[in-house]
Amino acid sequence: MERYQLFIDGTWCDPASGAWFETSEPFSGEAWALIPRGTAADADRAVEAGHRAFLSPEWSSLTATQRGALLRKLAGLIEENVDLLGRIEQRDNGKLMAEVAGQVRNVAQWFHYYAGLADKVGGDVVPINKADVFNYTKLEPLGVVVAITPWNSPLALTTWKMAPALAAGNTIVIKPSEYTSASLLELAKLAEKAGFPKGVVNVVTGFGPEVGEPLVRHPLTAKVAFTGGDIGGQKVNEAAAPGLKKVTLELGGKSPNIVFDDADLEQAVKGAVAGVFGASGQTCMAGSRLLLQESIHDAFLARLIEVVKDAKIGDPALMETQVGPIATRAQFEKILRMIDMGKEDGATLALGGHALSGPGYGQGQFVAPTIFTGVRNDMRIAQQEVFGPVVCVLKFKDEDEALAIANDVPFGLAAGVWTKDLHRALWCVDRLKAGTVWVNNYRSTSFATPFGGYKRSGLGREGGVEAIKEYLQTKSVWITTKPDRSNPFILG
Ligand SMILES: NC(=O)C1=CN([C@@H]2O[C@H](COP(=O)(O)OP(=O)(O)OC[C@H]3O[C@@H](n4cnc5c(N)ncnc54)[C@H](O)[C@@H]3O)[C@@H](O)[C@H]2O)C=CC1
Ligand SMILES: CN(C=O)/C=C(\CC(=O)O)C(=O)O
Repeated sequence: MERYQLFIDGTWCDPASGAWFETSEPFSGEAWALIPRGTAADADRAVEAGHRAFLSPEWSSLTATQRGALLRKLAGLIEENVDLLGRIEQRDNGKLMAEVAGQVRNVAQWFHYYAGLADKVGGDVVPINKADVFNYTKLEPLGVVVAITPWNSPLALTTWKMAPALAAGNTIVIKPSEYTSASLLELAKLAEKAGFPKGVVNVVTGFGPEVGEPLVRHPLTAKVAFTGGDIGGQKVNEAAAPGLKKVTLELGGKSPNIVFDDADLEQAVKGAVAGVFGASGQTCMAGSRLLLQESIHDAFLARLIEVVKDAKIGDPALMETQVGPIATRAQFEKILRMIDMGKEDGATLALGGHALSGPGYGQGQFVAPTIFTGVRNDMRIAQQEVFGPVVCVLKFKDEDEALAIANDVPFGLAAGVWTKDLHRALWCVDRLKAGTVWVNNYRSTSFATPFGGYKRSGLGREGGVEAIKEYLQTKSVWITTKPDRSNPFILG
């Protein structure tokens, strides 16, 4: 079985604990690699290495253009290794091969984008309201960034942090999910090959409380970028607070996907499927509340059930599979518990609602695509994130009621609106309390535009120019252009 090592200060090393844990395939249940069980001692070494590298001339004296060139080299290496990275990631988290391959190619695009942005984001000359002074601002990196990432899209969600952090001139310590560490250790091999100076990129694996929290608390950690559940995010935020560390949090959602009666219904059905059954619903932006206008409710639901009941469910490595397994045993059990909760609260099961096992289902870590109807928005199944292939269908009369239901959750990550009426679409866009709104599409993301949450869905943004600024701080510089002869005891 493959036995991985930690990557700290440009060196592959064993964890201080001398312990490893198994990582296994969600589909078959087979353990396939050993992951180092990092501890606080490893966290200390990694952050200290990141700090030394941040101050070292090998990194700090590179121009932004030279940093961009390194990122571009890494992007090229990722492109050459799409198959390897995709196979490893797919094996570890059980996502569909059909989706992972595209996602890894996209990871390379993110590095290309931030490589280009490295030398294009800068300060300003300020038209200052004082005589005989030249004032300008410059943007400077923060220091060591700790990236704590989840299991649903490990390479992508780490890249969303790593690419802007490095482009801005920071160094990074990556703590991948304990369930899906292998692809990030493979990515570190490519960063090493690309020629990043030692200590600029570090990967420390292990469990949240054992190594994640010490990384967050370390006094030399300048910023924490986290994607995961809202509970984990809150803990990370609390651990970062005493050190007044900057924090970016990309957390969960309970996103509404709103279908009006004038929508292209066939497209909207596809959007509803993509929203909550793509990736088996294991995505922060899942359209897990499907809001249907009452006049189309029954017909839409019938068509949705028709499409979903024929989904090809099974081995995620096969290109024709449409719904794969649940990535972790804990998540599988959580989804089944939440389905029971929906039933207890009085929602009606229109499809699914159970686990799938037997031939074609590997170790049986599958949840049948599940549709709840008759859902009230105050039910737990409509308020809490499931992170699985479970959709709640809610009925509404008009725009006002749709918007009231849509916004009545603690989250605000994303929303979908399906209508041919431009006014109606824009009316909704302006009123939805969400960081992303898709009109007549769902689950699109890009390196070029910001992504992040309102309310309990997070802090800060990933993607676009906005994201690189999350990894920079502003310095205001004052230069006298004429010697000052006035009274020095009085503020000028
Ligand atoms: N927004 C998103 O993309 C994701 C949301 N989730 C949601 O979160 C729920 C729980 O899933 P988990 O796998 O337990 O996610 P989690 O939020 O606990 O894990 C995410 C990362 O945080 C780390 N972590 C956990 N506790 C930590 C702590 N105290 N200090 C530092 N790092 C810590 C984990 O090791 C992992 O690397 C899911 O049921 C789902 O609802 C899960 C994965 C991704
Ligand atoms: C943003 N995200 C959070 O879980 C999910 C993603 C990443 C992506 O768009 O690449 C996903 O659904 O795969």
